Amino acid sequence: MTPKKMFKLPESGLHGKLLLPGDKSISHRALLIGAISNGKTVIKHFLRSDDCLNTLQAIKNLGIFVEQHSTDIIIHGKGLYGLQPASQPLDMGNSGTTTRLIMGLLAGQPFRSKLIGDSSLQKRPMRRVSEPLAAMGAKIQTAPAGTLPVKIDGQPLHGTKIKLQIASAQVKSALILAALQANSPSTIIEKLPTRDHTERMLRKFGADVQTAPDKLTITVQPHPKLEGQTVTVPGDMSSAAFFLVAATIIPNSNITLCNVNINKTRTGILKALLKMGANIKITKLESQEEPVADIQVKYAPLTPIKLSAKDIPAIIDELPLIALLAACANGQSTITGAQELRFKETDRIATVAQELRKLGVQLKELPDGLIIEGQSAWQITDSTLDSHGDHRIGMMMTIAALRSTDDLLLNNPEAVSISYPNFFSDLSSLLKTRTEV
Ligand SMILES: O=C(O)C1=C[C@@H](OP(=O)(O)O)[C@@H](O)[C@H](O)C1
Ligand SMILES: C=C(OP(=O)(O)O)C(=O)O
Repeated sequence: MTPKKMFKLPESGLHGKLLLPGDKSISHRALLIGAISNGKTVIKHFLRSDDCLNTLQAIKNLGIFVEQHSTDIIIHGKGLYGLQPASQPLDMGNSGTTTRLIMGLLAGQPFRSKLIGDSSLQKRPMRRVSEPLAAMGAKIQTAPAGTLPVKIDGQPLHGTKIKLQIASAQVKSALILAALQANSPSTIIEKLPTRDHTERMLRKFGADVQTAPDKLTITVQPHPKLEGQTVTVPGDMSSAAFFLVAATIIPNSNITLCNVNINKTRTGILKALLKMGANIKITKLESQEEPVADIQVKYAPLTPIKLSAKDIPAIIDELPLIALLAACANGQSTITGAQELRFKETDRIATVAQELRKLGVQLKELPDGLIIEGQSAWQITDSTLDSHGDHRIGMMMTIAALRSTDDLLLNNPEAVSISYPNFFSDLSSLLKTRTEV
């Protein structure tokens, strides 16, 4: 695709209301859990992004009948043991979540599966899932580097008590999905609390999954009778974050983001923005399986921030945006304990540093984070920006470019469709709606 011309500094800011697309993590889980439940699951406000469509195709290839009606999906689930072997390798595309959750799900199924993925996914570590699953009796073979392709030889699994070595919702979820198929209860102890959408959704579908008051210890009873449900997917905080940041750093802005998931395991970005002095008003709407709210945000000057390991899981996908916010603040910010960023679609510590430097931002790479110098104005050194095929880098740089009056280009803009196919048109709508406010 040809490079995309970036929007320039909007003199009158961003204005208007936006209904965010469905949450990516929750859309994946609704598909997978629907597939192993009995009967019909209706998924409303499903996120039709490339990553979620990979999960959708995977469950179809595993023998599940799926109906698609615009943003709603209907899954005809076949129960915990109703999946059938796929006739070809399952293509995970670019999606780490699909891969790792499916590894847990297929580890206990009585057939063989092979998982493949694109060039970015092929570099991402999979032993973090295959090794703890092996402790439950799983037989999973990765490539020698611990990556895709992955071969799963489904086995009867046994319950486990396991302490996770990294804070990862994907690893935790893979173990929970495997634990449903084990011969005895399992206990999974997290390093730090991570997003808990799998636990919440499984409870809704009828599983006995308990989270202890320490928020770290999860017990899973095997062989639940899962019943199909209607799931309304809330707006994605990780997508809302681009506009929260845009309105905060562009003078005169005043926008409202509607129906956003404010699950505490995902709101690190709101916490960080508030700490930095952002002008944010949250109107809580409802709290069912997942809490949702409308969020109003206006421009505000920013102070620097320090984030360390304990802060990271609730803000993991928004850290590129934190680097951008920090670059607009009045002093030095630091992010540490974020080495996991090096294992995402790109090495996000390296790509954030490389791309923000093109805009004149001064920052230093650490093995596990970044030190960022805030400046009131930047001196552009390279007008051709690049997503590196990483959706979150492409979107973050599009927001960063709004601070500039120069002609800037973005290479590989199509990467945004991995999580947010309508990103550019949604942003454009907030740049046009001055008179509607
Ligand atoms: O479970 C999930 O849906 C996700 C968990 C996180 O990954 P890790 O579990 O690798 O931290 C996050 O970065 C990813 O975008 C989605
Ligand atoms: C890391 C991400 O997703 P995944 O791990 O599913 O590829 C992301 O969406 O930023």
